[in-house]
Amino acid sequence: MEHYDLLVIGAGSGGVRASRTAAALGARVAVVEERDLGGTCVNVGCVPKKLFVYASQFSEQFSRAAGYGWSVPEREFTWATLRENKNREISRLNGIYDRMLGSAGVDVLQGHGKILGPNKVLVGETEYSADRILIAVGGWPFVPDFPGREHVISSNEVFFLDQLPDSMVIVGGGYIACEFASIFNGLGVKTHLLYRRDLFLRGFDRDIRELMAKEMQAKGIELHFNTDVQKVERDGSDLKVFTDIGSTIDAGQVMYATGRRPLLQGLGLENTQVALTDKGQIEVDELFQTAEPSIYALGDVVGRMELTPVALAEGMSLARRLFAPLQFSEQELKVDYSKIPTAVFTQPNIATVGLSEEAAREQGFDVSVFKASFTPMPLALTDSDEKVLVKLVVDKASDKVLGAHMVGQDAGEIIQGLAVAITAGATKADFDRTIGIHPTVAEEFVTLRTPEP
Ligand SMILES: Cc1cc2nc3c(=O)[nH]c(=O)nc-3n(C[C@H](O)[C@H](O)[C@H](O)COP(=O)(O)OP(=O)(O)OC[C@H]3O[C@@H](n4cnc5c(N)ncnc54)[C@H](O)[C@@H]3O)c2cc1C
Ligand SMILES: NC(=O)c1ccc[n+]([C@@H]2O[C@H](COP(=O)([O-])OP(=O)(O)OC[C@H]3O[C@@H](n4cnc5c(N)ncnc54)[C@H](O)[C@@H]3O)[C@@H](O)[C@H]2O)c1
Repeated sequence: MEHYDLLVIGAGSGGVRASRTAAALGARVAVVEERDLGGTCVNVGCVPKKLFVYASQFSEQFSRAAGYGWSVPEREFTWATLRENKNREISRLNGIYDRMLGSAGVDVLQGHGKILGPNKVLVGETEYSADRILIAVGGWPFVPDFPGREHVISSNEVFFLDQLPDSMVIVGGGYIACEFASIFNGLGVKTHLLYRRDLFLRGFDRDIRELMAKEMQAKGIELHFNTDVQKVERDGSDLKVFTDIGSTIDAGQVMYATGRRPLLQGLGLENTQVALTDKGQIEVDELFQTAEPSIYALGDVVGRMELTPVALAEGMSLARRLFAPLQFSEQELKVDYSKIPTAVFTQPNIATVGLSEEAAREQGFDVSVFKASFTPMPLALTDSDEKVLVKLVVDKASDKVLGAHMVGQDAGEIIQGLAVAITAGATKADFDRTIGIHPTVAEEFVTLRTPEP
């Protein structure tokens, strides 16, 4: 029987990073994958999503170009071209992952991994043994039960639609719902977003959520808050969505984006001591060890923050800890979850790092809030009145910047830089003594002088 130092189940963001890092540190490693290398992010997540985001931005750019003197001829969008070009790019990335793992010396075992015991995994018909097993199996879209559930799609299918629908209903109020509402609206689809509570993007700063709702509506997205689906019925080639407030919406497709759940079916956890949390995620300690000492888990399946850079950081941390703990400082070995920057690739983008104003106050900070909302310069010669929002939340006692928030084009690109400063403990005085780059939108972050009354 083939034996490994580390056998990883799942070649997604976390599994690939853990495998490559462990192999580079001298371990004998195999990674098991039943679908495509790169996992959710590469195949049905971040990467194809961002390509769709780029595609969807052109419609606004075409109409804004007129104010700058360009006349743009009649525009036509062909979904099949986007879909096929995206598929080609993803296949190229799958190939890169394959070669990268091969050159790192990691064995790729294609097939479903089932754990048979604390040190044994079955892949297809073959058993493997390992000193340690890492579960990095990620998650799967969760769609609640309701009459007509069989008619709706999730983020798994949305990337491969045969045809672009004329109209779309998207259910949910998180990252995926908001991003795909912007994507489809930008591609010319009549888009409705249904969210069961009063305002979407829970957990983000309230100012961001409110501005985003306004901007989405201004772009023509129909927002239905405090609304849930009662049933969905097929009506010829269309679908009819019946809501709990008595309205009916016709749509070519209905997409659910109501969260994701760990992908644990057929994994063989019953053959181990591995325990689950009350949310159904794998329970791990600070070092990603499960209740079965030889088995570790990380990434979406433990659900600390379902983001690719978090899975990458966890994978690297675990491999270093297991195979070369003495080569790294404690800071290099530990994942710091306190200031994780994140972006929502809506139109305009949202990006944020650190605490929202509400979270800072809830945690007992006495805060000063600095913010500005304005029409950015690129829109000066257009008829758009889209607004940018920049906001800093500052601890009055220490002057430390607790959170930076933005709505606006390329917000993710801008906040990534600020995240370095905030991680390093920058104060408002540090922001104030930083010279701006003019004329940019980003310079507003260093010219905010007057706190909110
Ligand atoms: C639509 C969408 C958009 C997203 N956009 C972003 C974004 O812009 N930025 C961001 O940071 N994050 C984004 N995410 C989240 C990001 O994709 C995940 O956080 C990340 O992929 C988690 O990595 P992981 O390694 O935990 O799991 P995954 O990437 O899901 O990898 C798990 C792998 O394990 C395999 N597997 C599962 N069970 C078995 C088994 N028993 N045997 C063999 N193989 C198995 C799966 O096939 C999969 O390849 C997005 C997610 C979605 C769905
Ligand atoms: N840009 C990014 O970084 C990015 C993009 C996409 C996804 N992601 C990651 O993937 C994860 C999954 O995305 P998501 O948007 O599916 O999840 P989410 O947790 O962000 O949002 C789920 C939404 O569905 C709603 N919901 C849950 N159950 C429901 C029900 N039964 N009926 C109606 N509504 C319900 C919730 O209230 C919430 O608004 C995200 O949490 C995020 O971590 C990140």
